[in-house]
Amino acid sequence: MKNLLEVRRVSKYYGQEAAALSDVSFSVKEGEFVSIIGPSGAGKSTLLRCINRMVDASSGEVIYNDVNVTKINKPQLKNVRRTIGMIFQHYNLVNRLSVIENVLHGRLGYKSTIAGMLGLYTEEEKKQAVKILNLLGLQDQTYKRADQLSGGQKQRVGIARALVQNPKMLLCDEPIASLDPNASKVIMDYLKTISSTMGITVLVNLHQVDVALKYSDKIIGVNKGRVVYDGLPKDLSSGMIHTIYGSEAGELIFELGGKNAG
Ligand SMILES: Nc1ncnc2c1ncn2[C@@H]1O[C@H](COP(=O)(O)OP(=O)(O)OP(=O)(O)O)[C@@H](O)[C@H]1O
Repeated sequence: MKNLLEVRRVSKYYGQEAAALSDVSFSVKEGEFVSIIGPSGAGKSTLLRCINRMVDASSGEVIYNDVNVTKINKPQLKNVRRTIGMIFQHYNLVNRLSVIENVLHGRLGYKSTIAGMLGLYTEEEKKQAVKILNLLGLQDQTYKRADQLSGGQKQRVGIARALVQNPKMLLCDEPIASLDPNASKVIMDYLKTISSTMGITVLVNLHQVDVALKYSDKIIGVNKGRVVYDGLPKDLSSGMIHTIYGSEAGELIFELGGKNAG
């Protein structure tokens, strides 16, 4: 499988602060499920945001689908972003709008500003939105206001909004950090199915090492803005978990038990 994404020596400085990212390099293959793990403040969000240029890297390059994202102009960036869905910890839904209207917002990257503002969607787009809502088990929620849903349902709407874009890749920034264990499992199972059955590449920031171990084809461990691990879940030793998480590691390994604990 070819690489869909290559991050090459990316660094990011916010003002005079220490680097949020230092010389970060890794690659992701088409259809791969990759988790980025690390403690709070390690730079995981910054890293995801540098990929679609919600944040501009200070140096280095991001090659996505054979395009050098760091070098392109605004219209070209709009084209690239159409094929990259983004999923957020706090869902980023418009609460006063219905579920289906929120999902259709995923089509805005394909429209002129005016058509988008007027909420002009084609029948085809509406059918596609309904189909995706059904796939995610949200058929009974379609016309409810977004603020009437549970957290887990809201995150499924977030996933549906990303899927109507027809993405090649999903960037998921702590998608389960606000959810209970049951809802978290539902969301991770959907993300896994999306990667394995639709061939969509999934890149997910996670705080929880146990979840990353269970779902990922590959894990990238980040500490203080540097990649300290890039490999298979099965090769992630407890020593490496210490390196990635520092003082938080003891607690995580205690929770893990099992094969990676030794
Ligand atoms: N907009 C910003 N302006 C200034 N500093 C920032 C900004 N965003 C992030 N940082 C800093 O960059 C570093 C990395 O933050 P980032 O949010 O990327 O980490 P993270 O691993 O995603 O953490 P968390 O899990 O807490 O979100 C932190 O020191 C943070 O304070």
